[in-house]
Amino acid sequence: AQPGAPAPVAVPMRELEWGQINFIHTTDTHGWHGGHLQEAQYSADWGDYVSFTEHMRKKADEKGVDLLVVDTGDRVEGNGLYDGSTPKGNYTSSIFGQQNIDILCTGNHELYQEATVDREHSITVPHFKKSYIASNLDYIEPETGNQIPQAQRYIKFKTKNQGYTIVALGFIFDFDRNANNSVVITVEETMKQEWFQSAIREKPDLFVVSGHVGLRMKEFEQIFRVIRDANWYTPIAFLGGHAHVRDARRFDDKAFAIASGRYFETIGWMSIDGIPKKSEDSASAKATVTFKRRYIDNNVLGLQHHAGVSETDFLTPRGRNVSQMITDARKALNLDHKLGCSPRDLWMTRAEYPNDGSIFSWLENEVVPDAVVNEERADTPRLTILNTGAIRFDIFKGAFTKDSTYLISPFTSKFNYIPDVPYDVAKKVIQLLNSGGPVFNTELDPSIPEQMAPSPFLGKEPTELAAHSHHHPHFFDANSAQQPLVADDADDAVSDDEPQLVGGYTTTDDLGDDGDDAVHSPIKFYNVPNCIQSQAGFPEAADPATVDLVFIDYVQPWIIPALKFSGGDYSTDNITVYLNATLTDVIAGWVGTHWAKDC
Ligand SMILES: O=c1ccn([C@@H]2O[C@H](COP(=O)(O)O)[C@@H](O)[C@H]2O)c(=O)[nH]1
Repeated sequence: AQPGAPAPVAVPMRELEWGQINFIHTTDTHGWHGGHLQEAQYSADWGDYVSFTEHMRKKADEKGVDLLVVDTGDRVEGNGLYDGSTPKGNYTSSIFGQQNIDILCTGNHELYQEATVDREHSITVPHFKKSYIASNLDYIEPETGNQIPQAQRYIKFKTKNQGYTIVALGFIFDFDRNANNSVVITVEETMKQEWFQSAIREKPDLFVVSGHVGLRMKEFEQIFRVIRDANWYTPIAFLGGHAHVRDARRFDDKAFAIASGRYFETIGWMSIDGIPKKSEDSASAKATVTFKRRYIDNNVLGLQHHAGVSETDFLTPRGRNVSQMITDARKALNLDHKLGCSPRDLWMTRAEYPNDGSIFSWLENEVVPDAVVNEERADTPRLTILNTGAIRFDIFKGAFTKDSTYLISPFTSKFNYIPDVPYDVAKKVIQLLNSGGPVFNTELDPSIPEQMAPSPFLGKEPTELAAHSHHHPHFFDANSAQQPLVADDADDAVSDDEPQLVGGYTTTDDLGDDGDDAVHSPIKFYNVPNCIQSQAGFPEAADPATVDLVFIDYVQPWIIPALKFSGGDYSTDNITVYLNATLTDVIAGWVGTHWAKDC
């Protein structure tokens, strides 16, 4: 753990169940490789994780079983350790690269920016030459314009201790907001390609499908069906991500999937037993394959427990060195530099919106009206729209640091506007963006972040939008199967004869409700809309005739169609820059001016 991180407390634990092939899985770490410095339960850093996997590999060798370490993408964007450097990722690439990873693939956040795609291609892919898989992702070489696979399409290997043959694939969901130097081939198209058809006929003992794909998204279902059609009895292990949830899905009795949360809060564990060897067993149809899973809270106490080593033996030289690399990077980036002190906790989904405790109410009422201002248009009434997905994390009462600004909102989007829009037209845009109602009232899959926001155009999509209908502002689902961990509420106390529980993930998945390693008390969650809107500079006497319609540029694809629906005929020619600052800059500036410096 990093210096200053709070010490975890011992909680009731569920053990890991080992099988013949075991997986340790991370996903959607979003640069949190230094761990959570304000949450004890997630305070282990990437160095601790390196130590942990070294112990676990040794344990696997002692047991004569196999262990594979997997990462399924979105390693970038969302933490000062990644976003605070120039270029972004200057430190995290080498920190991440210290882990010995057997299988890894790309997430959508590795693809939003050209520079990120380039760095992935020139640093991470060659570093993990044997284990990086890009089944449906190409790279456009800047020098030649040639379209080449971002990495190998699949790998085939034998496991170290038992010699099982594995064919592993690495997908990204059908993402289409990727930078121009990358090409995402849809999963459906990919599966028609010759190499894929050969790969699924390799007759391995186990298929491993890694993917930056939510377990309930269509892509894993498609892949499962095609592999299963060609291999009736071969076990298939899916390791997914993207949805930021702990989840396990059963496809059939020989095919299971695990997703391991977000932000390096969770280390996923999946084990498979009863895998028949093709070379030895012709009756594989009869084999009973069992899958187990566990969601490990990422703190040193829990990792020591599962590794079965004492506190003094836990840190390996390599792990200790990685923790030091992180400490040095955090120092060089000045991430602990305090900008101000938050007077209270501000929650994304733990508080109702609108409400005093909601980060969105704070932005809407305090930050945006004050800080998203074009000085030349300051006297013109304005409506400013933000997607709630632009906010990534809560703010805790106390020190708000340089690091916090990136945890809250790391993106490079700036603010655009359309001047002098009739108020009667402009005011309807937010209603349209939020008109879908609760996610469960839609036909969209609630586990897909891009689809969590129901279409604002419900059933009446303009044709140009229909093709991009999953590009809606991020919507956080309050009824999600599992919930981010935060400190326990006083009124959650359990009876005297039961151990005191800490508030946190209480996951229910296809295997039941016993997946979390730490037994937690549950936490309540609330829905938030797709977008929020701030009003500023309005006259007191009456509504203005026209307003500036300001919006964060990430939501631009929906603005013109929404205006059309509202009776305004605009095109992208009417859009210009309003403020050349990111939301990160805006929040940092506001905090520096408005919050006390001592806490
Ligand atoms: O520039 C950006 C990029 C993304 N977002 C929001 O993030 C989600 C996707 O993040 P995941 O971690 O992959 O879920 C996207 O739906 C947007 O809500 C953004 O606001 N700006």
